[in-house]
Amino acid sequence: MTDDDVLAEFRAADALLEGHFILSSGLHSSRYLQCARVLMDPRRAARLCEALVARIPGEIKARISAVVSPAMGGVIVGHEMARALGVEAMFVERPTGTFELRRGFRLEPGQEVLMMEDVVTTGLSSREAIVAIEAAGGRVIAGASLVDRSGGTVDLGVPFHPLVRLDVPTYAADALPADLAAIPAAKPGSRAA
Ligand SMILES: O=P(O)(O)OC[C@H]1O[C@H](OP(=O)(O)OP(=O)(O)O)[C@H](O)[C@@H]1O
Ligand SMILES: O=C(O)c1cc(=O)[nH]c(=O)[nH]1
Ligand SMILES: [Mg+2]
Repeated sequence: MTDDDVLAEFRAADALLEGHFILSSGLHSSRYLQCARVLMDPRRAARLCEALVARIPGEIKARISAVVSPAMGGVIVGHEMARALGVEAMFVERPTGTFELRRGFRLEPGQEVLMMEDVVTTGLSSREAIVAIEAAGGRVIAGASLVDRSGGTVDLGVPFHPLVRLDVPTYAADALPADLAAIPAAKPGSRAA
């Protein structure tokens, strides 16, 4: 699947949004990739995750024995990745503000894990998820996501395999271009402000 094929899937799902968005990091952007819309169609979710699994090196794939994702955005895509890899899926969540493994999910000490995100912008959520997975005993050997919108600058501390890399500008709240400042801002994600 080429980058254009991936973007065509996003376009077909009406998931390439334009406007004024406040991202999880607090940064602002005129573009938002709404992966929840992409994942609404389970066949589309399967196509994208199978394409992503095909890009992960065989020696890493052979070692992965669980996929763990940060909720909410990572839950569906993590489950679909686990299906494509033939392993189990779990998620970390942050009801008190910090990611933790709940719901009876358990990792064996040293269990080798793929951390799966929907979108990576600054990588903060991914790094926080990795800390939570390792606090629960897991060992994150790679990260993956449908989209890396950092322009390829992000460092997760482990090999990172995005399905598509985009370079989408982001702005600090006090450095907004005038055209963006003129539009009311929406905050689509679930991280508390
Ligand atoms: O790389 P980052 O700068 O951390 O941004 C990307 C994160 O932001 C979004 O989640 P969000 O916190 O909005 O919550 P959600 O997953 O519940 O939608 C997205 O699902 C990633 O987890
Ligand atoms: O950084 C984010 O919060 C973010 C950006 C984006 O394009 N899509 C998304 O779901 N989250
Ligand atoms: Mg998220």
